[in-house]
Amino acid sequence: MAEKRLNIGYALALKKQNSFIRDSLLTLSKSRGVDLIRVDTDVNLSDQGPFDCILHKLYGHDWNQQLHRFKSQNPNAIILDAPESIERLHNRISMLQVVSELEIEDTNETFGIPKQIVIYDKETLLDEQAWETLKFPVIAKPLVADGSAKSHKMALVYNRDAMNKLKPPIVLQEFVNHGGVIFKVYVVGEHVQCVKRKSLPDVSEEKKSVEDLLSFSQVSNLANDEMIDDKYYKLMHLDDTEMPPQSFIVNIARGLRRAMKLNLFNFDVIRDSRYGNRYLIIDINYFPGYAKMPGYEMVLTDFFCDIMYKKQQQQEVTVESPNDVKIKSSTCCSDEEVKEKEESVQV
Ligand SMILES: Nc1ncnc2c1ncn2[C@@H]1O[C@H](COP(=O)(O)OP(=O)(O)OP(=O)(O)O)[C@@H](O)[C@H]1O
Ligand SMILES: O=P(O)(O)O[C@H]1[C@H](OP(=O)(O)O)[C@@H](OP(=O)(O)O)[C@@H](O)[C@@H](O)[C@@H]1OP(=O)(O)O
Ligand SMILES: [Mg+2]
Ligand SMILES: [Mg+2]
Repeated sequence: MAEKRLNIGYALALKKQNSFIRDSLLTLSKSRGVDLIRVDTDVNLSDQGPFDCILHKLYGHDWNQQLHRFKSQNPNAIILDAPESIERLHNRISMLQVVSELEIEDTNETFGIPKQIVIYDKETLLDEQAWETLKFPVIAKPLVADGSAKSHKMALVYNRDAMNKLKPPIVLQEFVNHGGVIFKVYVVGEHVQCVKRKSLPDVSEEKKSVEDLLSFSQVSNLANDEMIDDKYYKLMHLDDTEMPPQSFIVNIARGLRRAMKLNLFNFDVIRDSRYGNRYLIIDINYFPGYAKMPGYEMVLTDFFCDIMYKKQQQQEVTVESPNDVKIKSSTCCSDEEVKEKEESVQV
């Protein structure tokens, strides 16, 4: 009998393709029965393949329609992830709403989001009453997070005098001092991995009265020689910063994953310096830069293998008993392993 393999079609922007599709990933996946095949975005998706699974990060109505057509023609194919689930991450308000809905039991740590409001037009921006409940400094973020360079352009606004320089629609979010280190939590199915990155430095009372506005973009991705305040980062030791408790982070990650119905995302967390055990989620990104996650090839390959397992189970169920949706246990796995595999891909 021919060896069972999994064909994954990937549809990614060139930049993403260059960072994510490395030979090391292709080779490892191939050795475990998974073939990663580029989707030609100039050709209709339905005319390509066959694909068992589509991995994608593209924007727009046309692409979403192609995915829907493909899914209706290939009902057993797995789309990672559904465009309707990704959609909420394209708006910085709906993105964080889901955090407020999470209920996680943890006795020592608490979590939430910074106080924020949305400003749609210049008129409201100039109306002080609209934002009088916010404390300065605030960060002004473009409302839309659509992957464009523009959607990452932010401004740290030290006081009210600089407000008229902003361009709505924006989200105004209170800046919270957090010791200049941000935690990025990468999620790949059930896998959760937290890493430290540099962030904006804390803002002193003095700075609030002297400075006006600081524009920046993707500060956690800056190379070492591009640091905003070199002296600050020399003083700040990333290595000395304590990680948040792993179980706490995993609980949030799993809660978010279920609530959002997404398998592939990361979220940014800061620790509020005023409390020490209070964490704030400030950003959630679909299909982030996984290549920056140590050991990403293994993590992604394991996830692809779980998809393959899930698809094999689907087929066995269909053949043996089309009306019985219960996944039968396999001889190669314990009951616990079966449960883990079932939960690792959410579709
Ligand atoms: N409320 C906040 N308090 C303190 N620092 C913040 C806050 N919001 C954002 N930052 C800082 O600004 C950076 C950029 O903000 P944010 O993560 O929302 O932007 P982004 O462009 O969506 O980032 P990414 O590249 O992760 O998609 C954060 O990494 C962090 O350093
Ligand atoms: O640039 P990288 O590949 O590393 O990934 C970044 C990714 O850019 P890309 O998807 O265009 O590649 C960004 O996506 P968009 O918001 O722009 O859609 C966003 O998710 C960042 O948070 C990622 O960096 P990370 O959070 O992992 O550090
Ligand atoms: Mg971010
Ligand atoms: Mg983001």
